[in-house]
Amino acid sequence: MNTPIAIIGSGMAGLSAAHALTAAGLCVQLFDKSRGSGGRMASKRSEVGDLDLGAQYFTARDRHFVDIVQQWQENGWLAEWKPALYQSHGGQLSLSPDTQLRFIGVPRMSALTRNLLGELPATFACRITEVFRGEQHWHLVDATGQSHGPFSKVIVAVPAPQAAALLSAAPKLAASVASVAMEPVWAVALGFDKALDTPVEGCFVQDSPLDWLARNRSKPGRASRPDTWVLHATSAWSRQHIDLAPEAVIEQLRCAFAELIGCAVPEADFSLAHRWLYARPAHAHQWSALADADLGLYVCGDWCLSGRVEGAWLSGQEAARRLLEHREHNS
Ligand SMILES: Cc1cc2nc3c(=O)[nH]c(=O)nc-3n(C[C@H](O)[C@H](O)[C@H](O)COP(=O)(O)OP(=O)(O)OC[C@H]3O[C@@H](n4cnc5c(N)ncnc54)[C@H](O)[C@@H]3O)c2cc1C
Ligand SMILES: NC(=O)C1=CN([C@@H]2O[C@H](COP(=O)(O)OP(=O)(O)OC[C@H]3O[C@@H](n4cnc5c(N)ncnc54)[C@H](O)[C@@H]3O)[C@@H](O)[C@H]2O)CC=C1
Repeated sequence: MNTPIAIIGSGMAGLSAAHALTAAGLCVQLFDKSRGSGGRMASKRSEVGDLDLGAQYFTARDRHFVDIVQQWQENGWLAEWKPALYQSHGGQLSLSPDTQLRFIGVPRMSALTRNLLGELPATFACRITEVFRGEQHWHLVDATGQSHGPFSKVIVAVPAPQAAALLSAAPKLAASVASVAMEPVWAVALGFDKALDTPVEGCFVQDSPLDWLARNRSKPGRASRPDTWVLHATSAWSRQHIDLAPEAVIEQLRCAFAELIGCAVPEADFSLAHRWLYARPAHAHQWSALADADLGLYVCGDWCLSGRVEGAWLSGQEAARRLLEHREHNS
C-alpha cells in the first residue's frame, strides 16, 4: 500500500514538496489551517478587488527556480511586473529603475498557488496541533481533536515558530527550529475613488515606518479602479506597534505614505489592515530543509533559506529530495 505522506502547510514550500513527491509517484495529503492554499502569498478578496497583502512579487535567481518560473509563465499563471519603481531615502523620493525581472501571479498573487494546488488532496480549515508516531505510522491531531492518518512520513511546511510546536517527536529538530525568530509586518491597503496624482507604482522605502508600497493597478490583471495601494510597515515598526488597533495602524501608515508620496493624499475611501505575525525570518539561513530522516519527519519553509518565495520553493524541493533519497536507501 502507498501510505500517503502528510504535508502540513499549503504555502509555496508545502506545494513545492507536494509536486516533487507526486511526480515521483507518491501520494500526499495536504493540511492547512486557512480556508485556502497560498499562505503568505495569499490575496484578500475585497469590495475594491483582490489585494496582494503578503508577497508583492518574486524574483528568480536559482537556475532550477528560473526553469519552473518559465513553465508557470507559459501556463499563464504568472506575469512579469514592470512597475515605475522609486525609492525614498530621508523623505526624498527618486526614480529607481533597474533591470531585475519581477513576477506576480495573475490575476492575483494567490492564483499561482491555487494553480499549483490543482487536484492535490488537501484538507483546509484544519489546524494541526499534534504530530505523533504510532508503532508504524504517523498520525496528526487537529484543533478539534480529530485525528488524521496513518501517514508514512510527515513534512512540516509552516513558519518556524508554528513548526516548532509540531516537532515534539524529534526534540533536536524542534530545538533547531525553535531558535529561528520571525519578524512581524503590518500590511495596509488603501483605496481612492479618485486616482492619486503620482507616477509611482512601487517604492522601496527607508527612514520611515514604511518599508514598501505598491500600486495595484500597475500589476497585470488587476482592476484599475479604484486606485488601490498596498503599504508594508518595517518589521521594527510592526514589532513596536504589534497590538495597535487596526484603525490606528491604518491612520499612522496612511500619514507616512502621504508624507513620502509627493502628492495630495485625501482620506481613503477604502482601507484595511492585516497583521502578519511571522512575515519573515529575522536572519537568513542556509539549511535548505531540516529532517530526522530515520524518524520520517521533515521540515521546510522560506525561513530555511532566504525568507522569499524562491527560498520557500527551493526548501520544499529539498525536503522532498531528502525524503526520496532516504526512501531509496532503505528500500
Ligand atoms: C508582508 C509580506 C511581504 C512579502 N513580500 C515578499 C516579496 O515581495 N517577495 C518574496 O519573494 N517574498 C515575500 N514575502 C515572503 C513570502 O511570502 C514567503 O517567503 C513565502 O510565501 C513563504 O512560503 P512558505 O510555504 O514557506 O510559508 P507560508 O506561505 O507561511 O505557508 C505556511 C502555511 O502553513 C499553514 N499553517 C501554519 N500552521 C499550521 C498548522 N498548525 N496546521 C495547518 N496549517 C498550518 C498556514 O496557514 C500557511 O498556509 C513576503 C511575506 C510577507 C508576509
Ligand atoms: N515584508 C515582508 O515580510 C517581506 C518582504 N520581502 C521583500 O521581498 C522582496 C523580495 O526580494 P528580492 O526577491 O531579492 O527582490 P529585489 O531584488 O527586487 O529586492 C531586493 C532588495 O533590493 C533593494 N532594491 C531592489 N531593487 C531596487 C531598486 N530598483 N531601487 C532601490 N532598491 C532596490 C531593496 O532593498 C529590496 O528589498 C524584498 O523587497 C524583500 O524586502 C521578503 C520577505 C518578507
